[in-house]
Amino acid sequence: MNIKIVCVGKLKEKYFKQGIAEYAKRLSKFCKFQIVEVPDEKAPEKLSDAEMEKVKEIEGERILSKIKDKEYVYALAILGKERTSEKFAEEIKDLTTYGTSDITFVIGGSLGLSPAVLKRANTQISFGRFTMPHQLMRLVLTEQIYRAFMINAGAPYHK
Ligand SMILES: C[S@@+](CC[C@H](N)C(=O)[O-])C[C@H]1O[C@@H](n2cnc3c(N)ncnc32)[C@H](O)[C@@H]1O
Repeated sequence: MNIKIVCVGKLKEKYFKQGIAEYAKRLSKFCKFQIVEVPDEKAPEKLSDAEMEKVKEIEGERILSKIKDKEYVYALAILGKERTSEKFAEEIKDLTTYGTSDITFVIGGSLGLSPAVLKRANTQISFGRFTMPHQLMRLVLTEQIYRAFMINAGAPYHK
């Protein structure tokens, strides 16, 4: 099973890096886990709507260049579909049972994901209606993927 997170921009803060490294280490016993960063596009404070769409489009093209046809894609989107951890774990189990061995998660940059990326996604997943910084989202997502594997393994982690 290959799990990949494609995200925009470099992870800067040490505390995020440490948290993600810990869950990545734990995940390694369940899957091949990798994080692929694509460069962010400069987005000054004052951009017109059209300029913001352009930034998302360019970042979106970079994201899409990292995704192969066979990959099942979850786009992280505030307005996507919310799940419980148990439901998410069940989805991962079902995907693997029915032959999907490449699951990819996509996290947008500071302006979000382009329409093209949302269109490519097989599903959109929301972690609630709050807007989270993309770096924090990476950490939260990594923990939830680990949680899903632990739930599916029947291990005493999830309460
Ligand atoms: C700072 S947010 C972008 C905010 C932008 N206004 C939007 O609506 O997407 C950066 C990225 O983090 C992810 N994200 C942030 N909060 C989220 C949430 N509550 N649920 C799912 N994804 C979230 C999304 O992939 C988003 O593109």
